[in-house]
Amino acid sequence: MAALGALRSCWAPARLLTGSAHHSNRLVLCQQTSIKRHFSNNKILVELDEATGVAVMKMKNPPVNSLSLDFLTEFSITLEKLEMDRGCRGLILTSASPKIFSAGLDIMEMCGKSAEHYGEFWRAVQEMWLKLYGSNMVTIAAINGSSPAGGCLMALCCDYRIMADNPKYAIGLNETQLGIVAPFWFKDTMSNVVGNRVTEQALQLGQMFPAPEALKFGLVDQLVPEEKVQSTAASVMAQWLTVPDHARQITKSMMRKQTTDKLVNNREADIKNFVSFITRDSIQKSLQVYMERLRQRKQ
Ligand SMILES: CCCCCC/C=C\CC(=O)SCCNC(=O)CCNC(=O)[C@H](O)C(C)(C)COP(=O)(O)OP(=O)(O)OC[C@H]1O[C@@H](n2cnc3c(N)ncnc32)[C@H](O)[C@@H]1OP(=O)(O)O
Repeated sequence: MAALGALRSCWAPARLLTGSAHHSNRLVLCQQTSIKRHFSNNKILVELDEATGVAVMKMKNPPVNSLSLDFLTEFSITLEKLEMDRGCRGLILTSASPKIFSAGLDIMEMCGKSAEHYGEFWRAVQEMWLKLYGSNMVTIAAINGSSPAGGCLMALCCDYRIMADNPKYAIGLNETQLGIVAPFWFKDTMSNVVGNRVTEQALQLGQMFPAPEALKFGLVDQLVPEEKVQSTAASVMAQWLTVPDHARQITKSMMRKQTTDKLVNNREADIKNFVSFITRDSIQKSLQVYMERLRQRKQ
């Protein structure tokens, strides 16, 4: 994969906390050190707190955190790194820039490109999903902005979702609004969270749920004021991490394996299906019209 070569990541350990304490007539200096490892690349900022075993992963792909091929590649590599790190037990996924969690798949990656490119792009989307949905870590989405389509999928892959309590922010699988169809594994991921009936209706309508509605339908687990999203994620994480890892991980795998196996056993067919769908003239036209509408709305 050419995009793999483009990855620039670095490890930079840093001591962040130092404190001192006074005890009666003598001064006791106690160095309360908490090591935070930062490993960031172009598009993803990660801070791993070695004391808690929690990594905060901030998506940073301006202007709207769209999931381009480069972004997806960097995302999967970063996730793999954290997964293999024995010191990392939990992951909080959020956006570096509030207002938009992620705008979903980068529409430009699906317009006017070669069949080979579409195949490579779709494999990267699959890889992101397999890694995040199949993660052994506790995963919490701290949704600090809107999250359509692929952005919603990412949040749905997590074990728990906390969203900023702002009705201007919306989340949902809106694919039909673009004239495209969410594949079976998007559908299954949503259905596993909110059930078949809600998924059936929401997917057909391409519904985007404002935050209060998202809570009502169980698409997110909790709404909190915008400035509390990160701290709430940290305290929910601390609760989840009180459960022994092996028991929680086996349970998670038991709940999700059937869903992930369906894609693992059909990856090539799913790519073929995507390529033949996205290369249709009518679908290309729909995507162009949608992008045009986005631009006009802006004006
Ligand atoms: C058989 C299989 C079929 C395929 C299945 C495909 C599955 C998943 C599909 C997806 O994930 S498709 C993506 C769906 N995403 C959307 O519909 C989101 C569209 N964007 C918005 O609603 C808004 O942009 C926003 C995210 C709410 C942000 O609004 P805001 O007003 O803050 O910013 P804008 O001015 O609208 O946008 C800024 C800039 O970004 C461009 N842009 C927005 N979204 C995307 C995107 N998903 N991909 C690429 N580019 C995007 C937008 O056009 C603007 O560009 P410029 O005009 O500044 O050049």
